Amino acid sequence: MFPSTDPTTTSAWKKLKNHYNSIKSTHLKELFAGDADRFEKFSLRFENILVDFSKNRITGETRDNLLALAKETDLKVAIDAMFSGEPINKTEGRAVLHTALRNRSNNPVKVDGEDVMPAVNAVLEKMKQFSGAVLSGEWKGYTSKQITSIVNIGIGGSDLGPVMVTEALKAYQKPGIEVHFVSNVDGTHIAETLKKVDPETTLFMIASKTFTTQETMTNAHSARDWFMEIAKDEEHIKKHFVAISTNDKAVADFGIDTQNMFGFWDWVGGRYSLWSAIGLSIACTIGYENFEALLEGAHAMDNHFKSQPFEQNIPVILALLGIWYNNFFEAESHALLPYDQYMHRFAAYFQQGDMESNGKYVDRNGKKVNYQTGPIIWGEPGTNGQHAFYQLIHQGTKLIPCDFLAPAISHNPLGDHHDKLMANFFAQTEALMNGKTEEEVLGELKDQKLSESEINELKTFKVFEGNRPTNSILFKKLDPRTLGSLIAMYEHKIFVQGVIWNIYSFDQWGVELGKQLAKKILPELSGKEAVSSHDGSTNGLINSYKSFRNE
Ligand SMILES: O=P(O)(O)OC[C@H]1O[C@](O)(CO)[C@@H](O)[C@@H]1O
Repeated sequence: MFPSTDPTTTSAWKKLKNHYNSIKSTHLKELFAGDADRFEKFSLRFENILVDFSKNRITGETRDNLLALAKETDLKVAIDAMFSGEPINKTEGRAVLHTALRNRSNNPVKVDGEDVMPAVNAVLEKMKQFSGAVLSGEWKGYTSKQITSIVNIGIGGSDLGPVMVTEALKAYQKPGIEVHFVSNVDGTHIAETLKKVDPETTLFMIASKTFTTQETMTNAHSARDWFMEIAKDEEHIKKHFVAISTNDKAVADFGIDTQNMFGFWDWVGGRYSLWSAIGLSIACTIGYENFEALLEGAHAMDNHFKSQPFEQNIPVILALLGIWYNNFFEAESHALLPYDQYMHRFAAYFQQGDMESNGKYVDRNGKKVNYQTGPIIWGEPGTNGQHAFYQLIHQGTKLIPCDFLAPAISHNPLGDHHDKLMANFFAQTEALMNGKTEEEVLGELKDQKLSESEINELKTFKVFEGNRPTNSILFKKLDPRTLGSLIAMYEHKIFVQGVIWNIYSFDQWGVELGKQLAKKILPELSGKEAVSSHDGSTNGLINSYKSFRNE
């Protein structure tokens, strides 16, 4: 286990505090004006990915202090502990080895003295065979028809990863197959999905690490009832239902043949599980070879993260920049802004990845922290976001560091769409940095035949301070390998931040209370009698719900 250090007690933290005071009023424009090589100094390349972090409110001194913080908080020890299978998820007593799932070099990775790679490879082989059979038509439904629809039923990590990746890699989708995702316990989600599919040609994937999650089990039972109403014979279930889980017993109890179960392990966190059998819907949609390329891209990023010195290490640098804004500039959120429509679920995916990991106020010593931890993650694809919330990023009172992500080559090179999209990307990051000065505003207003008083009235509203920090992450093309690398890059960024904030990033106790209470409330919703076991508001709401429903 790696040491536990309160980051605020390090000498780097103290230096950063002083340094912040000396730099907080410096404008990014000045930093660029003072250094012709700033772009070269503050950008990194990894394969076909360029990470330009020069539009951040940093100097060489900032970087040095942040790197010192990483050293003082024993980041290297923590990285080695994770990759080597130490039980770093202490509150659940588990190792954290999503990196083993994509360990394409196949070096042994041991958990409790046992190499996990043979089991990982066996599941991958099973996924390869199965996805091949589904896509070739060899796997047939109960009326001997080929599978044309996949319905993945899962939630959180058993949904968001496959949704995000199948959307991001839609350009690689195989012909003749479509994929649907059902996550919400709201009956509308499954009902609307079932309207689109045919029981004879649909394969349900019940994806749940625990196989006990209320939403998933409820949807799975509804799907099975719907299927049985038409198929009649329970024997047919095995051709239309597969399970992805760590819980064989619950899978068998549900009625799924454990031959049709794809396993994974407790050392795979839900929000880090798309690389495991949870990715079966991905493999069955874009083909196993593309799923493997996704794993390879992630593995390449793992190697980069493990081996590069911190000053050249992309996840480390991104994490340190996040800490700089979160803990010194008091930024509360971080926006992920992909300029690629295929990546429209990217921010949603990392809302779970980041916020479920680092949304913790208790440190690794069990003490309440006296500094900020995980930021609020949000975002929408460009250019839609520009016409919705960028106003606040440009001229609001909050500092919102943003990551802009975009491919240089579009999968849909239609006319000049992509250049227009990218012109907006470059324009936004430039505008956020430079803003617009009063002189520039006056220059514009001068041509508009306005009186002097009108000009004076308008000008202040039109000035943009700028000095808004951005990272630009430009890559050649959104292919499976690149996407794998980008996801792993953010996963490791989250890990680094968790280590420095001295919190446990791999548990999620905060989501349990709501689940427990919902279980307690559920039986109270049946019957007509008034409920009085809660606080006044909750009683009032439950009783109003019951009377609306029973009117
Ligand atoms: O895969 P399961 O066990 O159904 O869990 C689904 C999700 O529920 C959570 O435990 C809590 O939201 C997530 O961490 C997880 O991804």
